[in-house]
Amino acid sequence: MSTIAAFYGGKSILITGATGFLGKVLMEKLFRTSPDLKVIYILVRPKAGQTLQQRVVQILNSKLFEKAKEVCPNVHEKIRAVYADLNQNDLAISKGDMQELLSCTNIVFHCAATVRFNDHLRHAVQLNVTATQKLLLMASQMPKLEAFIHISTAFSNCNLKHIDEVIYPCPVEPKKIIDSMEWLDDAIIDEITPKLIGDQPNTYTYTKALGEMVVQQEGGNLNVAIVRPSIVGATWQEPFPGWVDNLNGPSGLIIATGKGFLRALRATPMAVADVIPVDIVVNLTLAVGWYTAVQRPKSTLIYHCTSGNLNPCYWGKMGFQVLATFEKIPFERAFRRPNADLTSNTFTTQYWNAVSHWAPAIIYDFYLRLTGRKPRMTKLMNRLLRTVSMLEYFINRSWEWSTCNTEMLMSKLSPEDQRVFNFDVRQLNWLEYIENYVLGIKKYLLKEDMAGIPEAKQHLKRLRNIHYLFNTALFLIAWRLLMARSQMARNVWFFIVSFCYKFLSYFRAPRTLKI
Ligand SMILES: CCCCCCCCCCCCCCCCCCCCCCCCCC(=O)SCCNC(=O)CCNC(=O)[C@H](O)C(C)(C)COP(=O)(O)OP(=O)(O)OC[C@H]1O[C@@H](n2cnc3c(N)ncnc32)[C@H](O)[C@@H]1OP(=O)(O)O
Ligand SMILES: NC(=O)C1=CN([C@@H]2O[C@H](COP(=O)(O)OP(=O)(O)OC[C@H]3O[C@@H](n4cnc5c(N)ncnc54)[C@H](OP(=O)(O)O)[C@@H]3O)[C@@H](O)[C@H]2O)C=CC1
Repeated sequence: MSTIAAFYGGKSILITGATGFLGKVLMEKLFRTSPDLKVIYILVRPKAGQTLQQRVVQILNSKLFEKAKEVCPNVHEKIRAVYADLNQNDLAISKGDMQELLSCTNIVFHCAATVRFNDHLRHAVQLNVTATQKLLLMASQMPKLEAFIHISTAFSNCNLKHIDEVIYPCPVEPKKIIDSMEWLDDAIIDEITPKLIGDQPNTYTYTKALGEMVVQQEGGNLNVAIVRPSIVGATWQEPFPGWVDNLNGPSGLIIATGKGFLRALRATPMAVADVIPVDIVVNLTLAVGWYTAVQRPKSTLIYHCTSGNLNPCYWGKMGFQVLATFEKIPFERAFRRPNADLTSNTFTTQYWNAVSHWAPAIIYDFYLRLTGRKPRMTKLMNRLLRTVSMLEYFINRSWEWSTCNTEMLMSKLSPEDQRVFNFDVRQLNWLEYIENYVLGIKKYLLKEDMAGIPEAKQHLKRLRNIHYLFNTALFLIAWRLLMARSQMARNVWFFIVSFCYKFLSYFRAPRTLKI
């Protein structure tokens, strides 16, 4: 029997961000490995016209939870959705709910965050810093609390090249930032944002760093630990390979490439692609929860959940494998054949943007106009290239994360726990993982049927023929125009023709002779 699984039995667990990518996989694993847990409280807000209950039902009815429901058929009874909005100062939790949470919770997993790189600083501070502070305050009033696990990001200090498992101080105290967000107006915040974030690339990484400082400063008397995952990708093994449900990290760009919209990327092929499967993150997080509660380390331990130092993959290799997978498993109704160039040169990127992105988009929109339809490709391309520019920072650099605490924790696990809560990234086979990732995107994100693969392959063949035809026509038109306007081009043309003629006559002569 797994010690960690047994530890969560009978426990009341509070999860924030349970409706997010990581939160769902965390809940699923808890139900599957500790079906005798008491209850999972999840802080949820209504969204997209759905009530809390509807959101929970939708999550539990998804394919992700099929295995968990076999092991724990009464999952519906074990989940308690609590209305909350972490954007509100009091988190908008009712008094009754608050009482129950405070008196019953044993473990807190704080996953909720805004992960948008370009969020307004006020909003990012509210969610990633102030809400963390409020939750720590709540946690300090929980008599039965055994551990508080905060999910941060390995990129919270991405202004450094080598990152240790420590909290690095931010130049301005989080409390000052929180206070100033309350009275500064949006225009002033916009103006001071670049100065505040300094050498951090965006408001997300900056506020995640502030959030860690808050944990250090205000979680002093609690049993706290921080998990820092790098770029979280689809599941590796559990509950099944390739599960993913949002566009974050590489997923969106893999779709854009597979659909033939994205054909070039400013990326450094030899930079480390520090992707980490979400099930590895979840396994480590649960192991950290157990260790923190049972061992009660004297200081706040930070755990890096990264792949680069133990089993590195590189963007070039990843891109190559993604493209190879599209040969076998193409996406349906592609705009162009998937083929992408990784280049680290800005000039080449601009050239490819003009030729491979803007020109086809403009031509296609022209065709849509001609056929009486609404043009949309240039707008889509605009949004895509904006997104790419936001991600470029992360695909042109490499970082080194030390993983001493994570390795120490692995050594403390029994062989059974190492199997059930496996976070040993050295066992991951990248080629297999990437193939399953692409397949997972096709099935779970794009909801495409596998039976459509032969038709998708036919479509790609048609696109290839159109591509060759188009290029040949373009070449002939350009050549014809050049011939009409330039004596030099005509001379070159006649030289080539006469050279070919002589070359052919040379071969014809011996044959004539033989006869
Ligand atoms: C040698 C041979 C080679 C061969 C070569 C072949 C190569 C080819 C193969 C290529 C594949 C392999 C390479 C992969 C590289 C991956 C890099 C990943 C780096 C990630 C680093 C993460 C590090 C930090 C980790 C963390 O710790 S945090 C977790 C990560 N956090 C995020 O990933 C949030 C991103 N997102 C946003 O930050 C916002 O989304 C925002 C984008 C600002 C827009 O923001 P905005 O303009 O305001 O507008 P939206 O409404 O949001 O979006 C507007 C529209 O763009 C859509 N869209 C949102 N997102 C994405 C997304 N990703 N990708 C695509 N589309 C997206 C959205 O659906 C909407 O489309 P629509 O619905 O309108 O049609
Ligand atoms: N994905 C990644 O690549 C990485 C993620 N991380 C960290 O992992 C954690 C989880 O990320 P991930 O699951 O990918 O992110 P998602 O965007 O998928 O999920 C975010 C979660 O936070 C919730 N949330 C956001 N705003 C509020 C609010 N105002 N009130 C209540 N809940 C709110 C969302 O709820 P709702 O469904 O209502 O929007 C959702 O459940 C984050 O802390 C992130 O920083 C770290 C490294 C990489």
